[in-house]
Order: sequence, then C-alpha cells, then structure tokens
Amino acid sequence: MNALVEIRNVTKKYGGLVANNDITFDVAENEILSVIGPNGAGKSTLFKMISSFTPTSSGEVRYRGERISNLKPHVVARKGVVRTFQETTIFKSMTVRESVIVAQHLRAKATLAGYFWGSKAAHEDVAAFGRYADELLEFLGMSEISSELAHNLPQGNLRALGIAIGLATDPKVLLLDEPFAGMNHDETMNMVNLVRSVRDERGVTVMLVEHDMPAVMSISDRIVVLNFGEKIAEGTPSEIQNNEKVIEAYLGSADDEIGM
Ligand SMILES: Nc1ncnc2c1ncn2[C@@H]1O[C@H](COP(=O)(O)OP(=O)(O)OP(=O)(O)O)[C@@H](O)[C@H]1O
Repeated sequence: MNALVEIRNVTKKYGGLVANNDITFDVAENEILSVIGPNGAGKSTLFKMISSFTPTSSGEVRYRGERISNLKPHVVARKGVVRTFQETTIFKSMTVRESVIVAQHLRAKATLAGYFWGSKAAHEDVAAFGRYADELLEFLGMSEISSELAHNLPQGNLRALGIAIGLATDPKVLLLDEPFAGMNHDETMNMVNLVRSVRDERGVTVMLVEHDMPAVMSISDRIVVLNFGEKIAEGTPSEIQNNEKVIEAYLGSADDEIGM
C-alpha cells in the first residue's frame, strides 16, 4: 500500500490515563478509512493528534513522508490535512456562502496589510474566494441555500456546511468527526453519497470517526477499531464485522446496539 498518512506508534497520555496506546496504521491516497470503537476508546484523541490539535506523548504522524504531528494545526491544515468539527458554531451568524468565503482565509495569498490598503492581490483573493465558494456550494448541491443564515439550517445541511468549510481550504486529507451523528436515514444516505463524491470527484482522502455502523460499513474501504486506547483490529468492513475481538468489544461496552 502506498501510504499518504502514516500513524506510527502514537501514544497519548493525560496524566495517568492512556487515551491512545502505541497506535500504528497507514491511510492510502484516495481511501475512505473509518476509525470506530466504543465510547471513550480514543477516537477523537487520535484525530486531534493527526490534525495536530493536541501533541502526541510519543510516536508520530507523517503526511507524504513528512512529520506533521506536534506542529501548529494551521500549519498542518496548510499542508492539506484538515479536520472538520461536529459544530460549526463560529460560522452560525453568517450565511452559508459567507462561511465558505471566510474559511478560505487559510489559503489567502494577500497579507493582512494588503487587505487593509486594498491591494490588487487582496481584490483578486476576494473575487476568487467568491467564485470558489459558489463552485463548492454547487458541487455540494447547496447553491439554493447559499444566502441562508447558518443558524437557520436543519441538521443535514449544517453538516454539509461543515464539509464545505473543510473543503474551502482545499485539503488533500479530510478528517470528519461524526458526520452522520443525529441524522435520520435519508440525511445519512445523502451525506454518505456526498462524502463519496468528495473522494471520487475531488480526489480527497477521507478519514472519519463515526458510531453509525450501517453508514460506516457502507462507506468505508477500511476500518480501524480502537478499544480502551488500543488498536484491536484493522481491515475491510466484512473482515471487521466478523472479527471476534471487535464483536466482544462492542458487546462488552455500554453501546447497547452495534447495528453491524
Ligand atoms: N483533554 C483531556 N483530558 C483528560 N482526559 C481526556 C481528555 N480528552 C480525552 N480524555 C480521555 O481520553 C479517553 C479517550 O477519549 P476520546 O474522546 O478520544 O474517546 P472517543 O473514542 O472519541 O469517545 P466518544 O466516542 O465518546 O466520543 C477518555 O477516557 C477521555 O475521558
């Protein structure tokens, strides 16, 4: 496998608590890889280390062979590894289109002083941001709601906006934190198709943390399973569904339904 992202012996300790213990796996270019596991297994912590929102205690994460762990999150985002959030709270007072424009500041060419003085580069950026926002919203099927205020959006559209905000920075790897949480069946299916098209049509490698097992099984090329901070399995959806350690981890947890 040609690895785009390499997670190598990554450990995270919070005082005496080991949230991730010696986790190693690869993510291939153009893959959709899900990280699953019972509550508290260490999934979010792992995503925070991959996107450098929190440092590793030991081990490292590499992207295209270069270490990206323990850098600043915006540096990692500029390199192309971008994490989206369940809540897009900071953008809720803006319209959908404005949110996507503001999110593009990460790849702006103009300096702040340039914006202040209305430089040519700043004008070009502003126009290009608008064009790119429109193109992105059309791709995501959101053109009709581009003038809606984010805080008026139903759950499904709000999640799609989270993806639009993530894509605004032109990532090569997108980390999605529970993209199907709180969605009904139709919204989930729409989101599954949308995530697939992000991979298929924009060539973005996707990693996701998710509890919705039917959605995970249908969307993932491969799955990594964590339990109590340890990686207990890695494989295709059918390998994972038949893995005894995985079944045991879920049956022994407080999650009352695996739904696999
Ligand atoms: N900032 C922190 N300080 C101390 N402990 C933390 C911190 N963040 C997470 N933990 C602990 O690390 C462990 C793993 O948490 P994490 O949120 O990564 O699990 P998770 O698999 O994402 O859980 P869930 O599915 O419930 O979101 C938990 O025991 C949690 O309480």
